[in-house]
Amino acid sequence: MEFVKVHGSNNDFFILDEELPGQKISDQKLRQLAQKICDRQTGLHGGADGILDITAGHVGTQGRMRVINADGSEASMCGNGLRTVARYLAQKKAQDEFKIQTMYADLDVKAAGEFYPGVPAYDAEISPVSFKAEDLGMHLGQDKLIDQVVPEFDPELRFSAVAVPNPHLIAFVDHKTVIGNKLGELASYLNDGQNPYFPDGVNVSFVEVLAPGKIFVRTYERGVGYTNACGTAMSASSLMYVLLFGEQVQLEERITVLNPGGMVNTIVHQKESGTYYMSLIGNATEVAQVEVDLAAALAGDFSQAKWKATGEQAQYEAFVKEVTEG
Ligand SMILES: N[C@@H](CCC[C@H](N)C(=O)O)C(=O)O
Repeated sequence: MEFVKVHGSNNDFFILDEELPGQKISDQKLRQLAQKICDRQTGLHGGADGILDITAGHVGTQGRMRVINADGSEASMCGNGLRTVARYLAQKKAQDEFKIQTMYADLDVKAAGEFYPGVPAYDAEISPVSFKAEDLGMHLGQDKLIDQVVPEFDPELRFSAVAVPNPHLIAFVDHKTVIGNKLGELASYLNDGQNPYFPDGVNVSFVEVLAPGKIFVRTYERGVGYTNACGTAMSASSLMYVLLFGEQVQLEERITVLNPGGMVNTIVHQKESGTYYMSLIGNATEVAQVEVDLAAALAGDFSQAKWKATGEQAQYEAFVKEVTEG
């Protein structure tokens, strides 16, 4: 079975293209495979944050992307992953701008040049957006949560919740808090499968405003834990940044979003109908071509796996060095 190891902001995935000969896999085995291949200790080449499964898309799209988290759970969306799938399909179909089918929407993607020599970038649409509790799987006894203290979560932080369409809980915090333990402690609780507030879990992000138009986002992801970055979280955080800090940033303005794995740009848009959507623009790095035996992988045996590095990771690390050190 062939995979491409990819990442967006070092939020890394294995792309599985089921349209290639001999690559069809059952849903149950796909989820079992994710738990094995993504394991950071025993998985393939350091594991990953999930699997991006490609199948044929319906009319008007070049393919369908499913998102399987490292724990085997399925998510409705993956922003960093969508950019890498866009690059994969752009190369496969010789197209630069098209739509990809996702769980709730066909989303626009397009090539966006290079963020740095050898670091190709793609622009991915992030939508649909909803603030409704039912769309978030949120049980707080209210329909929306916008910039509000929730004593059950924390005595002083102010939280917002938005689905893009996967669920995100966001708080704007100071530097000490963004690097502290509070994020992991709260997110572990809200993803324990027992809490009454988010029974299906939620991606939790703390955001630090670095300068007008520049934010840092740290995320603890549902189904994964801490990741280097989360594209939908950075997009959702950008939306809340525009809505809550309108004196610093406006709709249609390009926002710089730093994360532990690198940097992306976002733009928040609003349709005439009033609904929002975001552009998530960032790297789509292909790290290696991979080949494993499925039965061995399902048994957690990667001793015979073939790993052919592309050489792109060195360029991505040079990009991160420039971005973080100037
Ligand atoms: N890291 C992804 C999000 C993957 C799904 C998320 N963990 C969830 O369960 O909603 C991204 O880049 O958006």
